[in-house]
Amino acid sequence: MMTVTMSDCAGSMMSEWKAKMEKGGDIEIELSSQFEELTADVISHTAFGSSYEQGKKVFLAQRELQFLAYSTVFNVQIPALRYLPTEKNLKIWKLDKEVRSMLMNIIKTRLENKDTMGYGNDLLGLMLEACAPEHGQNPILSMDEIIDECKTFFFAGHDTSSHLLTWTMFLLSTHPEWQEKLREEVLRECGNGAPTGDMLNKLQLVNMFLLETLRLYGPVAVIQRKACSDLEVGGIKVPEGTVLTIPIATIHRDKEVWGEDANEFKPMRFENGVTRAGKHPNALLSFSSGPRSCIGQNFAMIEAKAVIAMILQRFSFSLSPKYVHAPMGMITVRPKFGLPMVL
Ligand code: HEM
Repeated sequence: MMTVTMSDCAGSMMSEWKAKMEKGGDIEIELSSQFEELTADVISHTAFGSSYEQGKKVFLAQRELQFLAYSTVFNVQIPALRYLPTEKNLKIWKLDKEVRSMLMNIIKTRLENKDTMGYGNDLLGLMLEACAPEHGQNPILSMDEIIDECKTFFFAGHDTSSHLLTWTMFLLSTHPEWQEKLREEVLRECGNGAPTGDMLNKLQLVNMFLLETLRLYGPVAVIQRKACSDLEVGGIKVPEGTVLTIPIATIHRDKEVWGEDANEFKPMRFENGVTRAGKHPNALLSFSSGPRSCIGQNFAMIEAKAVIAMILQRFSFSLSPKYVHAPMGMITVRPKFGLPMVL
């Protein structure tokens, strides 16, 4: 069912591209914004059951919050500053309030319609079910927690996935021989119809291509962890409470981990599986590792496979001469000036 939603959303995006092409030959499309809309559409349908239009304001406000939060991340951090009514904080608080009330409205509509439609068989429905009054005085999640979970899913589930699609298309356009190989595999395993979950599982080259994209252009460049006790990492003593930054993007291009060809684009390094591609089984950290690793990683990989397969079925494409290579880290790594592509 999830793949059906994904291919429906991708299908309508591509129908618009086709319609433009029918008006006259090759067209140029800025793909990164297209994918931002698409993944927002997919996450709102699969996780929230609401349409993109309904969630649009939430996405826009969340994105603005993300930019504000990151704008001073490398400045000296003065803890008390977070609580002072500075211009930036006032803006953050206002936006946060807006996001909460918009989500609350989506939730309220769901609760109002529960007798006729049930809570819904999506993520929000599952969460509302968990805190339904029929479960007594101690629901598993409070309303505030549900809103926080919704915010996490909106944020974690759409920006990252859209950047993976963007960088995959960038690499496919700069490696036309791979574009051909992947198209052959897709047409062999999926034909011309909408790909099913079983078909997507057979796309080995597409899978390797995505893993190599995640290695070289992983959407999440750094993560942080706080030491909960004194510990030692690689011979260095780390006192309790220290915040450690894990530079995923740097590790992903480290020759000691990936070999001399670490900076080269070589999907075949994943031929024997993700754990054998580097010198350490957990060398690929795009979805992090361990108990707090990404819970949406299977979702993201299925979505990327479905969308890329559908594009390959329908279009050949090449990078526009207008493209400027400027990966930019703003929590997630995106092309600063977008990805104009000629179809
Ligand atoms: C290519 C796409 C994606 C990438 C690269 C990615 C990457 C990551 C990374 C690196 C983390 C760990 C963050 C940290 O420890 O600080 C994470 C956590 C998380 N991701 Fe993803 N993610 C992707 C897609 C998704 C999707 C589609 C969803 C939801 C449907 C999702 C939901 C989450 C959630 C809820 C967490 C927090 C897990 C926890 O703290 O226990 N992610 N993701």
